[in-house]
Amino acid sequence: MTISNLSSRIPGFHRMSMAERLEAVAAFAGLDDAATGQLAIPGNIDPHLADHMIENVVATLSIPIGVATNMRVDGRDVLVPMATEESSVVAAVCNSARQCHEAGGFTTSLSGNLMIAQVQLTGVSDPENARLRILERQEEIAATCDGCDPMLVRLGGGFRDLEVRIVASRGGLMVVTHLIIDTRDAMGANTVNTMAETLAPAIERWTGGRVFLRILSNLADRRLARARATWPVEAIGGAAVRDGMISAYHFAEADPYRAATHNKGIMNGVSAVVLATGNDTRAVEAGAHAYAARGGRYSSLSHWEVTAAGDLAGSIELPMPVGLVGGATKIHPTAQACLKILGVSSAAELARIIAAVGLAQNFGAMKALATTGIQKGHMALHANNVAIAAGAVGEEVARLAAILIGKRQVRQDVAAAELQRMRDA
Ligand SMILES: CC(C)(COP(=O)([O-])OP(=O)([O-])OC[C@H]1O[C@@H](n2cnc3c(N)ncnc32)[C@H](O)[C@@H]1OP(=O)([O-])[O-])[C@@H](O)C(=O)NCCC(=O)NCCSC(=O)C[C@@](C)(O)CC(=O)[O-]
Ligand SMILES: NC(=O)C1=CN([C@@H]2O[C@H](COP(=O)(O)OP(=O)(O)OC[C@H]3O[C@@H](n4cnc5c(N)ncnc54)[C@H](O)[C@@H]3O)[C@@H](O)[C@H]2O)C=CC1
Repeated sequence: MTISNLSSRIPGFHRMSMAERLEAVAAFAGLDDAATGQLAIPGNIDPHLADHMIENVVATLSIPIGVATNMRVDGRDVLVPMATEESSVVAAVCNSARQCHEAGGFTTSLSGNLMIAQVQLTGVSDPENARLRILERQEEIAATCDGCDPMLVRLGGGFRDLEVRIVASRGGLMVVTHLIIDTRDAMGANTVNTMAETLAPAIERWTGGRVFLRILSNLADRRLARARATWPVEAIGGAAVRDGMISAYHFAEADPYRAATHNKGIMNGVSAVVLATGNDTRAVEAGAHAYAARGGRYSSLSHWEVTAAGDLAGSIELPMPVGLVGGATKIHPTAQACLKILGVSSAAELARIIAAVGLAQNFGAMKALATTGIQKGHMALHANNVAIAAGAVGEEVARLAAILIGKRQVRQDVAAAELQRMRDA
C-alpha cells in the first residue's frame, strides 16, 4: 500500500472543482486509474453487487464522500474520506485539524482487536457453581472457538480469554459467558457469533441450564481507540476561546442532555469514516454510546484540559470495532478506494484514525458553539441544500445560497421567494 510523504495541508481544497480535488487526492494517495475511476462514477456501486449485499434491493443511495484535509495522525499526513449527508461536518474536521497540524496533529493508540461474544445461560439453581464449571473448561472452550475459524488462527487471531459473569435480571440470575476473541483485521461479529453458537450446547451440558442468546456485545470495550491532540492557545484564537471550550466540555460532562449532542457531534466524524470504509455504523454507534454511559451516567466521550503551557489538550477513547475485511468492507469497491486514500494496512490503524477524526470534529463543534454559535458556519454551508430544496438548479444554487447567507436568513420560505425574484428579474 502506498504511504504518501506529501502534506495533507491543502489550503483551499474546498474551492477546487470536484475533478481537481479527486486529482489531488489521487496524487496524494498514489491511486491507480481503477480506484480513481471508481470514485469518479456517479452512483458508484454495481446494481448486481447491491442486489447481493442486502435484501429486496430496488435502488442505491449515493451519499457524498468529502475528504478531510490537514489531518496528521501519529506523524503521518493523511487524507480522510468521509461519507455524510450533513453539511459542514467535513469542513469542521479540516478546520480543526488545520489548527493543530503544526503542533504535531494527533497521537493515537488502540487497546487491542478483541471482541466479546456473550452466551446467556438461564435456569441454573446454582449459578456460582455453574460459573466455575464453565471457567474450568477454558482450554476446551479455546479449542472449540479456534476450531470455528482456522483461517483467523492462521492470521494470528482467535480465542484469547474467558470471563463468566452472573447477571441479576428481572427474570432471575443469569450466567453470562464472555468469549474474548482477537479478530485481527475483521470487525468480527460473524466470527464470534459462530463461536458462541458452536459452544452453547457444551455450556448447557456442563451446567444443566438453558442457553438462549449467543451473540457479540457491541460494548467492545476491549477494542478501544484513543486519540489526543494539543491545540496551541494562540492557534485557536486565545485564552477566551479556550476557556469557552473548556466550559462547553464541563457542560457535556455534567449533563446527559448536553452530552448526547456533544457526542452526536463526535459521531458526525466517526460514522462518516466508518461508512466510507464500508464498516457497520450501528455497531460503532451503539458501542460509543454504551461506553459513554459506562459510569452509570451518560457523559462526554472526549475530555478537554488546559496544559501547563496554557494550551488546549483534547483526548478521546471509544470502542472502535472496524475491519478491513469482512462484512461489506472488502466487497464494496468504493470502500476499497476509500481505504486506499487512507493508506492504512490494518484495522487497528483505521480505528485510530477514526478516533482522531472524532476528536477533531468535537473540537470544531465546540469552538463554533463557544464563539460565533453553530449557525454561522453550519448554515452558510447548509444554504446550498436549502437553495436546492427550494427548486434552484445549476448556477442558481450558488447565487441563491449567497443571497440567503447575505440576508442571514437561510430558510425555505425565504429561499422560495428569493428564487422567484431571481427568475422574474
Ligand atoms: C464551518 C467552519 C469550518 C467555518 O469556519 P471558518 O473559521 O469560518 O472557516 P474559514 O472560511 O476561515 O476557513 C478555515 C478552514 O476551514 C476549512 N473550511 C472552511 N470552509 C470549508 C469548506 N466549505 N469546505 C471545506 N473546508 C472548509 C478549511 O480547512 C479552511 O482552511 P483553508 O483550506 O481555506 O486554508 C466552522 O464554523 C466549524 O467548524 N463549524 C462547526 C461545524 C459543525 O460542527 N458541523 C456539524 C453540524 S452541527 C452538529 O450536528 C453537531 C453539534 C454542533 O450539535 C455538536 C455539538 O453540539 O457539540
Ligand atoms: N451486533 C452486530 O454488530 C452484528 C454485526 N454483524 C455484521 O457482521 C459483519 C462483520 O463480521 P465479520 O466477522 O467481521 O465478517 P466476515 O464473517 O464476513 O469475515 C470475517 C472472517 O474473515 C476472515 N479473514 C480473512 N482475512 C482476515 C484478517 N486479516 N483478519 C481477520 N479475519 C480475516 C476470517 O476467517 C474471519 O472470520 C458486519 O457486516 C456487521 O454488520 C452481524 C451480526 C451482528
